[in-house]
Formats: sequence, structure tokens, C-alpha cells
Amino acid sequence: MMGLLAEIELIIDNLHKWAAPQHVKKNLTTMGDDVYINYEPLGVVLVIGAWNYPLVVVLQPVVGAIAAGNAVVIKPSEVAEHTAKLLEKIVPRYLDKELYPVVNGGVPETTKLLAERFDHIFYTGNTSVGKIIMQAAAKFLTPVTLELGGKSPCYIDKDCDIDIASRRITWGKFVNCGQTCIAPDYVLCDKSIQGKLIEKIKETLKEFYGENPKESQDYERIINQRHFKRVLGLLQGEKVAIGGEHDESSCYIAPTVLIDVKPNAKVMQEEIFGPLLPIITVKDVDEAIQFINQKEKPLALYAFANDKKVFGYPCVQNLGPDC
Ligand SMILES: NC(=O)c1ccc[n+]([C@@H]2O[C@H](COP(=O)([O-])OP(=O)(O)OC[C@H]3O[C@@H](n4cnc5c(N)ncnc54)[C@H](O)[C@@H]3O)[C@@H](O)[C@H]2O)c1
Ligand SMILES: CCCCCCCCCCCCC/C=C/C=O
Repeated sequence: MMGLLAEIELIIDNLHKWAAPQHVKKNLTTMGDDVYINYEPLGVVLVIGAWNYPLVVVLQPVVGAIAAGNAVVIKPSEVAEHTAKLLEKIVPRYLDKELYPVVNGGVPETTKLLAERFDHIFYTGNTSVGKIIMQAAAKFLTPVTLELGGKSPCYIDKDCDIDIASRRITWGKFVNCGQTCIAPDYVLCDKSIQGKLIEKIKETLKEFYGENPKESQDYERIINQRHFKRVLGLLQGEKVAIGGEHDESSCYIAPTVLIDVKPNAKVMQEEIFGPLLPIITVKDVDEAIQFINQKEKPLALYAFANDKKVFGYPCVQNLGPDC
């Protein structure tokens, strides 16, 4: 919510500047004209949200679309069903329901919406559905914004502050039970620091979630049984260094660290989106970058090193808003 409120404040403070006509330098062909860029609303925007931060990922794009003068059809994720119902109930209390309707439902309802013509579609969710959205939009040449996922790597150089690295990774990986788009997906590090890293992660987990994370008020659950089974499927056959405990009835999977993971393991083929942290050993930063570059472009990249050279690599510079 803090991020959402900050976004609203940012827009309130700056909209008059952003919406104002922008000066354009004249050239030979426009010498005799008034030349400027004038911003106009697009029309009707469709916002389709995901379940993992169900209020923020729906409302944040809605805020931007409204500020830019558009009507918005709001489609929350049916997976977070209580938040979806709440939005359906409270949005019409504060916004005109003709201009900003909330449409609830799952795949059939979203498919029906996508058959309509919109002026922009803003979708947050997984990459496979992202392709469906883009195909539906292409029918009307509707522009899209796709906020997707990916396998965000985390490189830990052997010359770095391992206390800091393990603390930050433990927080980022296990908050919301690993169900965060930019959570570190896997770790690449030198074999010589793997043992120390595991010890430090163990210590930090104890500090954050106590002896038994299952009893901690601060440790979440997997959203539903379908995702529980999917995440558990990624654990099969892997060597567990920390955690591994699970309970299907409550969709609990303990914070889990996997070691000696092979690059071709199942857990390395898709975004984990759950509390499993595979560690893959590499001999140096060059090998880590080669590994990362063989995969699809991730959403975020985290690097921990004392050597400034590590941050000079284009792949680290281009991807590392959170480094
Ligand atoms: N980049 C970001 O800002 C961001 C933020 C949050 C989540 N994510 C990504 O979202 C993913 C998790 O969300 P999810 O995809 O499980 O959410 P989800 O299952 O809630 O699906 C997202 C939306 O797509 C709709 N949908 C699902 N299947 C559909 C289909 N066949 N046709 C049309 N619409 C369909 C759903 O109704 C829902 O509103 C992860 O990959 C995560 O990384 C990205
Ligand atoms: C001050 C403590 C805050 C704890 C909440 C942590 C959540 C961090 C991530 C928020 C990201 C919201 C947008 C969602 C992106 C992808 O899933």
C-alpha cells in the first residue's frame, strides 16, 4: 500500500507537468508551424491483475490510467478471490461504475473481455498468459503493457560481505513465501562459499521466522493447492540443504535451499514463484554471466561483490535496478 500511495502522490504532484503540451524544436519542414506534443487520453483501458500482491498490481495501473484521463475496466485475479470481491464491493463506492467497472471471473470471463476492443491493455501475470493477451490485442492492434515474470538470478562473488548478501537474499526470496515477481530465483556462487552461505541463510531464517517457520506469523503460505503441487514438483529429486518440510492441507512449504543443482534440473527451467532457492556453483563472474545469458531475460538481477568490476558488466548494468 505504501508504494501505491506514493504513486498517487507522485501523480498528484506532477500531472500538471506531464500532461502539459511539450515543446518541440522546429526544423526545416515545420518552420512555419506551431510545433508541440499534445497528450490525450487513449480511451478505454483494460487492466488485468495477478494474485500475488492482489490490490497493488491491480490498482497501480488503474491509478495511472485514470490520471491520464481514461475509462478503465478493472479485472482482478480470481485466484485472490477475497480481494477480487472486496474490489467489486468498494470500487463503485468511490468511482463512477460506468467509467470504472470491476469485472470478476476467471479464464472464460477474461476471454470474453479480450474479445472486445480496448485502447490499451495492461496485464500483470505469467508469461504464457501474456502471449494470449498479446494475441487477443493484436486483433485490434491494441497496444499492450505486459508486466511478466522470469527467473531472476543472484550472483554472489566469493569476495563480498556474505552476511549482507545472505540477509538480503533471505528477505527477498522468502517474503510472501517466494511469490514475488522480482524474488531472487536462484543463486550462482563459487563452491568455496556455498557452505558459509547456507549457514548464514539458516541463521537469518531463524531470526526472521523462529525455529519453526510454520508457526511464524510472518511466514506466508502458497496461494492454493495447484501452486503447492507445482512448487513441490520442482523440489523432487533435488538435494535439500535447508527446509524441505511441507504440508498440503495448509499449503505450507518451508523456506528451502537446494544445493548441487544441475543447470538442466526441472527447478531451473521455469520461474519458481515459491520458497525454493537453488544454488548453482560457478567458478567466476564470467561463468555466471554466460549462464544467465543462456536463459530468457530475467526481470531483475542481484549481484553481491566488493570488486567494482562485477558491476561493470553490461548484463549487470542493464538488469540490476535492485543490485
Ligand atoms: N512484473 C510484475 O510487476 C509482476 C507483478 C506480479 C506478478 N508478476 C508475475 O505474475 C505471475 C504470477 O501471476 P499468475 O499469472 O499466476 O496470476 P493469475 O493466475 O492471477 O493470472 C493473471 C491474470 O490473468 C488471467 N488469466 C489467467 N489465465 C488466462 C487465460 N487463459 N486467458 C486470459 N486470461 C487469463 C487471470 O484471470 C488473472 O486476472 C508470475 O510470473 C509473476 O512473476 C509480475
Ligand atoms: C516494509 C515492509 C514491506 C514488506 C512487503 C514486501 C513486499 C515487497 C515487494 C512489493 C512489490 C509489489 C509489487 C509486486 C511485484 C511483483 O510481484
